[in-house]
Amino acid sequence: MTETIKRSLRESPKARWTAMVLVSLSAFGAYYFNYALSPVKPMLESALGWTSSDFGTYTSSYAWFNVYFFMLIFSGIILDKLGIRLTGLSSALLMLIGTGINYWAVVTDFPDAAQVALPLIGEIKTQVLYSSLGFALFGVGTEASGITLTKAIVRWFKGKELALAMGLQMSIARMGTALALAVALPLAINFHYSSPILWAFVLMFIGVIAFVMYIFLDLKLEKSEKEIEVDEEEPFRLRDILSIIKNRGFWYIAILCVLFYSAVFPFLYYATDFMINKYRVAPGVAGIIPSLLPFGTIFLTPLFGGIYDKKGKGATIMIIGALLLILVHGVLAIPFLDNWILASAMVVVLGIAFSLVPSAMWPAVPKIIPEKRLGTAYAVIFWIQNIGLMLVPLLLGIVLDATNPSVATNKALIRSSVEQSYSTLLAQNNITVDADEMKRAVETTTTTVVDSVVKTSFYKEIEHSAAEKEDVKNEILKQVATAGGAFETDEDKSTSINKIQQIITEQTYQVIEKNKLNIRYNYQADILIFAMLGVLSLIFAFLLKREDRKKGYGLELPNIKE
Ligand SMILES: NCCCC[C@H](NC(=O)[C@@H](N)CCCCN)C(=O)O
Repeated sequence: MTETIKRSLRESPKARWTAMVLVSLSAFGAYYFNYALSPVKPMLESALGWTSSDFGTYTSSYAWFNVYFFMLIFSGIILDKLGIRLTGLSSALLMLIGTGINYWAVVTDFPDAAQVALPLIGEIKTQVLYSSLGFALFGVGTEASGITLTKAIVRWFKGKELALAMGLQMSIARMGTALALAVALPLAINFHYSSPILWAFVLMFIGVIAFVMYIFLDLKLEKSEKEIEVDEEEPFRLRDILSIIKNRGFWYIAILCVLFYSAVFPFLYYATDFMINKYRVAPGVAGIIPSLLPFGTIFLTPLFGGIYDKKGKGATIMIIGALLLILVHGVLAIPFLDNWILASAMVVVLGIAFSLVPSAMWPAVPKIIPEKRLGTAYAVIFWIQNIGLMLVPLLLGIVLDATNPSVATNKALIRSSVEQSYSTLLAQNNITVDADEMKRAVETTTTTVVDSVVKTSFYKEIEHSAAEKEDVKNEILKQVATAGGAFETDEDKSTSINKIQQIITEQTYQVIEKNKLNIRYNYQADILIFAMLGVLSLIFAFLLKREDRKKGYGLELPNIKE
């Protein structure tokens, strides 16, 4: 037998890097969709009447099935039993189905008051529920795919450029996040708020095709190893979970993971809205600032991964990352520091932290847990991480509504004033529009009014009683009716509607400004939650380093064996 036949395909750099790129493409689409609706939060509020708690419910639903139905644990078991190929393909398809349900829910017209009662959650808008169910299904697919891809990377890169490969895999995925944050709101403003989801389909479909190509490569790898002695994978056993959870080092990594990631991923869900509300960044470009975070990690995660591969110091890298996390959220929480350049700089530093910790944390797991239990180990870590990804966004939404009690109701007031104003002016001028045109006009006008008040007005907000709010609404209706009286209809219907839109926008803006209506979110309490998560992350990073010193896992040693 010649030397080339005996060599495993993983010895070929070209083959293993191709495998890395192929498996990462499905993560690209998933990470795009994960954040596709986040920058659209202000539009979901003005156009669909969602509150921050609704948005919190939606974003937290990503982890519902993973946490409550232990889907991640099942995925780990399925992965260990069925292997990378079948699990990876099924999870990619599941993501696609979840996205489809989400899209349908967002474009479907549910009556304004349609609600359902859910255990633990309480009353929830029907639309929010269906979107959330789609997102929850997508979450099952994404997480199952996450552990599958991780295992695939370990399979190809163990004893080689493992951290670099994992870093690059995360980079490709996070390009998806960067893309979503940067383009979703401009897409939604220029087309429709559901357009970012449509794009997700295309990207995920490409991911499915790439994964099918990976399957062929994986089959070739298997064939190349037929005659070589390789470590046999053991079947999944329940006692694997027991042996994993008895390991203290494993717990430190898992807790660090949930704390650290809860201070970053949920931040990204709210970051565009935060930039708009605190730093008065124009909505069309506000997503560019948070997109700097994943964008920075695209280069830095593989860089730090490469350093870890060659120089080691994994536990120390995690400590530095946690320290940066505290710095960033600490600065963002200071109320009078409201310059967007400072905010952008902090997001870049957060990107550095978000490159340091994952580049060292994920490759550290195989040093603590034997390879045959890795599928299960990553599944348990992801499950614990998902508890954070479920609770923290929900908590943030609830806290945001609780600390800004009048913002959502004031936005609803604007929406209903705009709607009534349209009815009046259209009737006054004998213009008829269908339900869809009306809905679209109300959504656009409400969004324009809210966005321009948040961006351009500098008044000190006043809290109004319910009766005072009713007066504000009546004032808007009166002003619009007066201004609309002098308006001359045009032959062209759409020109007339544009004129009506202009009148309603101007008059509503003036009344809101005059009455100092509060429609700007103060994110102070939410950002302090992130800072606290940073402090706890630091404590667990230190505990991990101490455990490594005691047990000699080698977290501070390089990955590449000379
Ligand atoms: N080799 C491990 C890669 C993990 C990458 C990690 N992803 C996760 O932690 C997922 N469980 C959560 C994905 C949620 C996407 N918003 C990462 O750093 O992305």
